[in-house]
Amino acid sequence: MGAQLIDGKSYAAAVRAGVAQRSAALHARTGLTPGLAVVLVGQDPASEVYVRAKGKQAVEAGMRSFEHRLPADTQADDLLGLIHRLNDDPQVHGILVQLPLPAHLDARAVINAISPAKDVDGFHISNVGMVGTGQDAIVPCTPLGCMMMLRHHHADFRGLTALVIGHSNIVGKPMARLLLNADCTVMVAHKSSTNIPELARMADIVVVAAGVPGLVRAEWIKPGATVIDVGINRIQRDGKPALVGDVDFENVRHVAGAITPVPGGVGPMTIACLLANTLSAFCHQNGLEDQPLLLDEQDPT
Ligand SMILES: NC(=O)C1=CN([C@@H]2O[C@H](COP(=O)(O)OP(=O)(O)OC[C@H]3O[C@@H](n4cnc5c(N)ncnc54)[C@H](OP(=O)(O)O)[C@@H]3O)[C@@H](O)[C@H]2O)C=CC1
Ligand SMILES: Nc1nc(=O)c2c([nH]1)NC[C@@H]1CN(c3ccc(C(=O)N[C@@H](CCC(=O)O)C(=O)O)cc3)C=[N+]21
Ligand SMILES: [Mg+2]
Repeated sequence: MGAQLIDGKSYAAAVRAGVAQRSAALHARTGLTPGLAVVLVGQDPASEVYVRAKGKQAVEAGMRSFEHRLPADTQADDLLGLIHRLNDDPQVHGILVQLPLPAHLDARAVINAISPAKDVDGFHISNVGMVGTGQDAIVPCTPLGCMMMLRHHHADFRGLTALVIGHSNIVGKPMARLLLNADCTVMVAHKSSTNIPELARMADIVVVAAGVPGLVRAEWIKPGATVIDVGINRIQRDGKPALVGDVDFENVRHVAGAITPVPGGVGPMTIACLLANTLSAFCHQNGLEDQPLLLDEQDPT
């Protein structure tokens, strides 16, 4: 018996369609257009791919896309100056600074310079603190996309146990927070954890965001568990470049109850949630009613 495939690609298409529909309706009513600004410092090829995808999908969802490409040696004052201009620009409702930033820039200071209302990544301390205390705020896109997919398979998280592998500020920590806010019993593992296989075997839900190909093995997985693979790794397989996650997919799929593929799982949902966050920020900034986009209402199946 094989795991059910969690088709992030089609869920994401459904979320984007919902965003496009609401964005068009709000434009017809108000004449206003949601705008997303993406800031890329330096020329990381992978970041280029994401930034292009974000811009293209924003436009397809009826939004304006503003791309700011800055040289790798950009000074902090110039970057902060741009952030302040974007904060003050009424055409811009969402600001995303692509991470990682070059080492000479203080990513924390840059993120906290973004107006919390426009912080569509949900990385500003104000949004982090609010989500951490269970208040409504902008939720980071990747964990939000994971939660949307998980909710599809688990009506109620109470009584379930989850293991989150990785505790970065952009994925692991907010993921653990959201699961905890939903009354899931949450374990968080990282490089210093010595008993991950044992913890994993207790988990009904495993979310992995470590950046280690093949880390999660079939023997770790409780039969029927839901496995969410956030990892994005570019490797050589049989002499050819391949994109793989952190899960040994071919073996884990025979044990898990449901599993996300890479590509076509968490990645597309991350960008769809970015657009949903931008629409929501636009609504808040213009006194328009914001409706949460739920996968249950956007079921592509
Ligand atoms: N699909 C998507 O939309 C997104 C995908 N990603 C991908 O997700 C992965 C993680 O990203 P990100 O959180 O930014 O990465 P970071 O490198 O910031 O964090 C990785 C985390 O995993 C932990 N870790 C690393 N190796 C191991 C290991 N062998 N066992 C257990 N824990 C380990 C680290 O522990 P420690 O802190 O102790 O070092 C750290 O907490 C990457 O592959 C990235 O490309 C990221 C963002 C979005
Ligand atoms: N400020 C900031 N916010 C981010 O959200 C952010 C970031 N910085 N830095 C980098 C990571 C990574 N990330 C991904 C988004 C989409 C895919 C995605 O769509 N992946 C496709 C494959 C794309 C491909 O072929 O490369 C998939 O998994 O199917 C992957 C990874 C967002 N991140
Ligand atoms: Mg994100």
